[in-house]
Amino acid sequence: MSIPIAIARHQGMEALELCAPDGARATVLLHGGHVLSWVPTGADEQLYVSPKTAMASGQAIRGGVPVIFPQFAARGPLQRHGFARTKPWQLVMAEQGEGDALAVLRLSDDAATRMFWPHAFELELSVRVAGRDLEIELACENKGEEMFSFSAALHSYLGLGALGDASVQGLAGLSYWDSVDGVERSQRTDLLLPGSPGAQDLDRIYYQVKQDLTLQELTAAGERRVSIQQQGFEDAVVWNPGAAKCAALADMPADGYQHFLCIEAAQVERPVQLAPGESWVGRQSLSLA
Ligand SMILES: O=P(O)(O)OC[C@H]1O[C@@H](O)[C@H](O)[C@@H](O)[C@@H]1O
Repeated sequence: MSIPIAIARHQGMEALELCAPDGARATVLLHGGHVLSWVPTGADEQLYVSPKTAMASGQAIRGGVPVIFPQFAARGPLQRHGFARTKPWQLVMAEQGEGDALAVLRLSDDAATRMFWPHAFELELSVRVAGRDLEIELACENKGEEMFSFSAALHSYLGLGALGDASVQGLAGLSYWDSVDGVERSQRTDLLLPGSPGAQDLDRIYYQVKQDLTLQELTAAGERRVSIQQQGFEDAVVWNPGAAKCAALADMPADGYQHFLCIEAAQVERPVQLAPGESWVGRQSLSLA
């Protein structure tokens, strides 16, 4: 039997507090279709949210999982990372099932989106939490009469005790665009150490990511491993602003960069082309070992 979940309030915003029967929890805001919190069964919070983030309509939230659509970063004429993360989404359904909790949200074009991006679209975001897993799925349908293309990402901010204790596994052999110095490179080592001594900001778009990635962190309690799988999305973005760029972010404390690494499922290098009536689906699945 499933139990409906009603819209609640979280830090003044409309939110869905998903809670699976096994205790796994996630908070999803209608603002931006934004996953703000993920607490697996028997574990602590896994996502970072900046204590200085804006929490207001029309503004981007620094942390959690922003939905990036239809433009990635400044790669186009729209506002950075597109408009989906700052729009109010509609609730389609939310319920606690027998073994999970699920929410489905929708965002469609309106007069404001058509002013900047003249296309009829429907986005659907599904967030499912159960046990040690969080699955986020983004679907886009072309509801208009002309072809359009878009980029998208699930911009997950994975929380960390200290950046220097973290590493990412699974990137060996991949080509990437280094957005810091604007060069294409290839990853030789399997282990990426984002906080190694002397490390600056890290901002990379890895292409054609088919393998699973693992975020590993050495903690006082031992080792934490979060596996990151993606489907539909071809690229993965790894981002940390480092000390200098973090200091320039008004919505982050000076040491904020120490406490997260973004590992984003993304479609950047080859934007999705959708003919009228066609759909695309991308998914990021996070699993705490
Ligand atoms: O500050 P924003 O718009 O949320 O973007 C944060 C970062 O998002 C990442 O996805 C980009 O690769 C970075 O270049 C960018 O700085």
